[in-house]
Amino acid sequence: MSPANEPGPTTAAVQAVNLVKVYQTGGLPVHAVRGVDLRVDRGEFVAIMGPSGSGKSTLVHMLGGLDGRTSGEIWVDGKRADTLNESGWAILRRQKIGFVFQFFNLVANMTVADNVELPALLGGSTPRHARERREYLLGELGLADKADASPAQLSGGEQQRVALARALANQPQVLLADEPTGNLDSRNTRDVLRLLGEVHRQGQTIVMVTHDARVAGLADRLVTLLDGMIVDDGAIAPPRRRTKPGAGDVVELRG
Ligand SMILES: Nc1ncnc2c1ncn2[C@@H]1O[C@H](COP(=O)(O)OP(=O)(O)OP(=O)(O)O)[C@@H](O)[C@H]1O
Repeated sequence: MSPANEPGPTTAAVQAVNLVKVYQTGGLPVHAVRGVDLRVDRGEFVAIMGPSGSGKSTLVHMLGGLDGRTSGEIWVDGKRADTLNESGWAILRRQKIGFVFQFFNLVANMTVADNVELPALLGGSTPRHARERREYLLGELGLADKADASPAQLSGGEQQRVALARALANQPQVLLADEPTGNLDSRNTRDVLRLLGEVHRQGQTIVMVTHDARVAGLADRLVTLLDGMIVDDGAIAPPRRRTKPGAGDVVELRG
C-alpha cells in the first residue's frame, strides 16, 4: 500500500482499503469489487467511470454502508466505519454522508420543503438554518416554487433534484452520488452540475458515479473501474477554453 493510501486519522473524507465485494447468486460468486484502494481527500471531487457492471455502484454503496463488504476497510472522516453495525452506520450517514441515487426515496407524505429540511434538522441544525439552506438549495435547482408540493406531484427529474437538495442539506462530510443526472434533460442537468460545482467550490467533498464524460469533466479527478478494479486514477485537466459544457467537450487526463 502506498503511504497516500494508509488509513487512519488522516485528511481523507472517505477511504477504501483493499475493499472486496463478492455477491453469491445461486451459489455462483460474482466478484463485483476486487481489492479497491481509494482515498478521497476533503474537498476533492472524484468522478468514477467504467463500463456497465464494472462495480461502480457497488463501490459507492459500500462507502456509504448501504451494501456490506466482503473484506477490506472503509474509513469515513478518519474513523474506521466498516466495523460498525447497522445503527452505527445509520448515525454515521446522518452526520457525515449525503446520498443521491437513482431511486430517490423521498418521504411521500411530507412536502418537498420538509423532505429537504429533515436531514439538516436530524443533524442538529436550527430550524432557521435548515430553512435557509433549503431555500438556497431549492432556489439553485429551480425548484423554489415546489416547496409546498408533495413528491408525487413532481416529475421524475424534479424528484431527482429534490433528492440532491436533501443530500446536501446537512453539508455532509462527503456526498456520494450515483448517476445524479441520469434522468434529467439537458437544462436540468445544467442546474445540477452548476450546483455541484458551486458546493464543491465551497469545500464539499463529492464522489460521483457517472457514464457521462461531460459530467465527469466537472470533477478534479477521474477514477476508472474495470472488472471491479481501478485501472486508472488521475487528475482531470481543466478545459483549455472556458465555455459552457457542450456535447463535444473532451475530458483530458493528466494522470
Ligand atoms: N445485489 C446483487 N446481487 C448479485 N450481483 C450483483 C448485485 N448487485 C450487483 N451485482 C453484480 O455486481 C457487478 C457490479 O455491479 P454494479 O451495479 O456495481 O456495476 P456498475 O458499474 O454500477 O454498473 P452500471 O453502470 O450498469 O450501473 C455486476 O456483475 C452485477 O451484476
